Amino acid sequence: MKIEGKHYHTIWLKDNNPEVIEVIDQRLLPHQMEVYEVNSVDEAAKAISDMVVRGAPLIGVTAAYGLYLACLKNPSNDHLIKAANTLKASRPTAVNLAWAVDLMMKELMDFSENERVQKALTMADKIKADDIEVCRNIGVHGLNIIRNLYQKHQRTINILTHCNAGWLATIDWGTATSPIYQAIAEGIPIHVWVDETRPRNQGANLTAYELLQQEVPHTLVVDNTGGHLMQHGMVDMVIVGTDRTTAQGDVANKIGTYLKALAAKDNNIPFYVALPSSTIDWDLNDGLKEIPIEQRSGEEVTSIWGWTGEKMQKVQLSPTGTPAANYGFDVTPARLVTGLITERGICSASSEGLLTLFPEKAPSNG
Ligand SMILES: CSC[C@H]1O[C@H](OP(=O)(O)O)[C@H](O)[C@@H]1O
Repeated sequence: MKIEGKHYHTIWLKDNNPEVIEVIDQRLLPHQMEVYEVNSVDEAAKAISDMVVRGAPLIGVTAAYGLYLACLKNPSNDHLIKAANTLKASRPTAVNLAWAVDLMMKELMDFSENERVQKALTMADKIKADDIEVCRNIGVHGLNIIRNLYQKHQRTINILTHCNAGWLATIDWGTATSPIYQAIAEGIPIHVWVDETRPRNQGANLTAYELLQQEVPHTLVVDNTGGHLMQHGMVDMVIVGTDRTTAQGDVANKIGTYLKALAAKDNNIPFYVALPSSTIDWDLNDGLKEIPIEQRSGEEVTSIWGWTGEKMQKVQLSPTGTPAANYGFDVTPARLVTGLITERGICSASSEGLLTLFPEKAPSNG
């Protein structure tokens, strides 16, 4: 998508130096647009854990290029296994990370060491390119929901979203934002309520920035506003992303998503989750019991980063010594999810729904 009129992806090979990966440093957006260089697999893992890059699909693609950098340094089995483990340990909840690493490792092990660099780069490039097409298709399918709402209401459609499941969380298009961008392109009037999304404020910093750049009408709200908006008929649908969705349709997403789903249910408002199939964990069923929830530093809760007008600065919010808990994600049970919007279409948040779209994932009878 565009930043100041110039088209970007979120990750790319450095010009004239294919041994360096470049990403947008999302910790500085929207106030500074800075390119961050990744020169090794350890730097890729740190960029993920420090949230230089974030968002399940982008985390997966970054890990894929991280494995490519590992091959450049040392393509041996031992080194790649160590590199894979380093990448997978960087953040626990987004399944795209393990999905990308495991996919590549499975193939790389079948190649000789001197073939692995090129094979790894080809695979990373394909995972990146596939993500763009997958997210575009999520938008194509999700657009039908918005069209139907517009035909029903014949007025601006109000959509609430949580955190950033935009193009900055992917390579392009986004997941939750792809239907929005495509509806805007079709001329459907849309307004987006943007949850600020404490404590890292991905909504205030990233989603608001994206929508401003793409000229999508929106209003930033504090996280606890959504229920009020829904009670007063100001939300027509909720659409969010996910970091890991189970084979039964339980959805892990940024902390606070579950509360929005409860409010949507109570107000009979459709609650959709947009996701690429790479975010489905087919090995898990019970999300509440099985999805690992990242716990980050309490300092992200007790302080906040902001722009002084000249530089980013951290400001302390709570008294020194106040303990803080910082759960990064929560799990929305499938029963609260109206539907899953995938690259293959829309289905119910259930194993039946998912297997209708992905029949190849049905357990083998053998
Ligand atoms: C399309 S995945 C976006 C997903 O990732 C975000 O988490 P984080 O910013 O911590 O990586 C959030 O849960 C979004 O919904």
